[in-house]
Amino acid sequence: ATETVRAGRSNSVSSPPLQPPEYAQKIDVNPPKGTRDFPPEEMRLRNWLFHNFREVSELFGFEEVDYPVLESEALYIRKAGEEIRDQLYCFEDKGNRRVALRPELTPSLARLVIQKGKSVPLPIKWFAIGQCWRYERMTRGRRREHYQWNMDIIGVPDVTGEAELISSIVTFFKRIGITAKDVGFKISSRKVLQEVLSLYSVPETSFAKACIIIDKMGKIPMEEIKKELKLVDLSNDAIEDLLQVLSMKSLTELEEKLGGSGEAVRELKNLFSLAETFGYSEWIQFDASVVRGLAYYTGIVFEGFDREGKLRAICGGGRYDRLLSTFGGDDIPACGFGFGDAVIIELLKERQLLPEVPLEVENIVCSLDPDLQGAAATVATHLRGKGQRVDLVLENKPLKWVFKRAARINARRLILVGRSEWEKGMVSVKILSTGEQNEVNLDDLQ
Ligand SMILES: Nc1ccc(Br)nc1
Repeated sequence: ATETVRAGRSNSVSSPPLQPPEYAQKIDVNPPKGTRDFPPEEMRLRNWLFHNFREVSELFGFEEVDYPVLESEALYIRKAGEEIRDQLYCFEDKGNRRVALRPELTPSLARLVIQKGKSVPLPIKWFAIGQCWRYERMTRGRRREHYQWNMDIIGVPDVTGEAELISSIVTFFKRIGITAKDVGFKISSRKVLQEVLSLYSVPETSFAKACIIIDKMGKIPMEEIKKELKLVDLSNDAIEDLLQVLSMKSLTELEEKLGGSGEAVRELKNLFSLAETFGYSEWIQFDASVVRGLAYYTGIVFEGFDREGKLRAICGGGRYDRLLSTFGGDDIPACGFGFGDAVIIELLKERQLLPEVPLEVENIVCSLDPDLQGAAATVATHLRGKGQRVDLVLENKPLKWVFKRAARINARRLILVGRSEWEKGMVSVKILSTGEQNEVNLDDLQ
């Protein structure tokens, strides 16, 4: 690079830093326990992930919505023993209202759908990407916030809804390089449990609780599972029968047990044949042990899992036909899923599929003379007006500094504003990859 001496340019040595006032309180510069900052590099990766969430949602004709991160605690007061309830990040606000940081997005969606009532024609197809919270004793050192992508279909009673949702997640996985060899979907239905328990006249109130207990299978000892099921009034016979059904991995086996006329088998067979028509059969399998840990699911449930078995569930969802009516709304069928922003990144790391998302600012503009700072601003504005990204050097810096910054921002072009050129309405354009340098009329600068 031609190292021209720049008029009046010096790396001015600033005065010694001011001492902080005695009252300054050194703050902890880390974010609160369990929460994350997103400095630029992490934010670019997050934006890449969310961009793919949005692209797929829009590909499927879904509309984006959002809700307050703070909701009435009442949205989440369910009595089925869910972990999400135990870890509710709730408090009383200054107006003595019981409020909570949302632990999930579905109750907010239900609230908004009811609020909108008949003004929003069915079917509703909405998606959201929102930060969700839990307050967990830091003993387990787990995160207290994550971002969840949700897609929901309201007003479609058939499993075509669930088939569409699973298709959208498969589409997302394919976009980011994940294949059916990397992940799969375990699919079942809560109607399987319902039909087994109906053989034992188990009270309706025990159903949701039993689902939450069963969801802990594999996480707590089987003896504990059985003990908790007894506590919600399941007989030993019911428990033995239930556990035997839950171990089933084939629809044929399930049909032998429940018969082919019940809703559970019929819906699952319909879903698997729809999967064929969508072209994602290789991604899915029946697995009766899938119940998911949310009390409001009433039918099909599914979860995305990594086939190496190293990671927690990647995403999960299902049908929740009663949620709106439990909030005082009409009896409207619904299904949806949640997809967190953490496990998928762990999976991409595992598979060496993390994308390079570099900072790219094509142009860096700098004046060669302190009196030409205004001219440099004019050049920057000209280029920005043409949609060009510009990093404008805002201080009197030596060229060595400018080249170093140009490399850091992956600039393609260095635009130098020098006195003699500027007097002719010209600037000097240097292509940084080749070193090629030309004088260009500002009006011709693209
Ligand atoms: N529900 C929930 C919220 C926040 C995190 Br981190 N995980 C689960």
